[in-house]
Amino acid sequence: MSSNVVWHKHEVNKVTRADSLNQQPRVIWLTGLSGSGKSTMANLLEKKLHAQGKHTYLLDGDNIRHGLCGDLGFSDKDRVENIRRISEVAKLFVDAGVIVLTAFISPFQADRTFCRSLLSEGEFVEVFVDTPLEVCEQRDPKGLYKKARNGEIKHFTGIDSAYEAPSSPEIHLTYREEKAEETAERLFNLLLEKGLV
Ligand SMILES: Nc1ncnc2c1ncn2[C@@H]1O[C@H](COP(=O)(O)OS(=O)(=O)O)[C@@H](OP(=O)(O)O)[C@H]1O
Ligand SMILES: Nc1ncnc2c1ncn2[C@@H]1O[C@H](COP(=O)(O)OP(=O)(O)O)[C@@H](O)[C@H]1O
Repeated sequence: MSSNVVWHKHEVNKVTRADSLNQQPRVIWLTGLSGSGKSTMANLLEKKLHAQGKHTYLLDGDNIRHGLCGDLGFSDKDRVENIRRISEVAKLFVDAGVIVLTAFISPFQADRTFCRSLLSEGEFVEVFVDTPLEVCEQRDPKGLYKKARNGEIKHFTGIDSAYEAPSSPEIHLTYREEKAEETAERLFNLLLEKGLV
């Protein structure tokens, strides 16, 4: 569609912006079922990074679907488009030097790989929030699983819509029965061990 459009190279660029913010920009991409804890983890992680003086931005599924992706539903096609747009936005934030946290179900491996492909080596950090469906359904923070089981919501992830678990995420956050703050601490330490925060 975008023919006859030429890319402009600017002198103030990703490297200079990251240098002036004194940080390594990245995308910390949380993926998992609804209710797995993506938003809770992203929020607590952002607080920790913010407290360290890092420049961050959190892109969250529910919020983005009110604006940028407000025209999209939950068919496979719309989910692909949702993640494509988010990926492009995340790339712009990385270009601005920011550490981006994302909290989307992002059920398809190909779409997560697409986001990875937009970024440089090491800039895409896939975090699998691996909370079992039974736990997510028991938590049911928004009452959506109940509605999905009653047939009030169609194409609900994990019920009648697919979720492709990451095969080799940078971080595999396994489930433990513990407080959210403890899980966030575990996540932070895993990122720290790998030099990703
Ligand atoms: N059918 C269906 N399936 C899954 N989720 C649904 C659905 N309908 C509404 N919701 C609510 O939308 C949130 C998921 O949006 P995402 O943008 O993360 O989804 S996706 O990545 O495009 O699959 C999801 O938020 P989280 O619970 O935070 O994951 C739900 O609150
Ligand atoms: N260890 C934990 N980690 C994350 N969330 C937890 C944990 N224990 C309980 N919860 C609760 O589970 C729910 C997870 O919901 P949310 O973060 O919105 O998930 P998602 O964004 O993946 O849909 C929240 O109500 C949160 O308080």
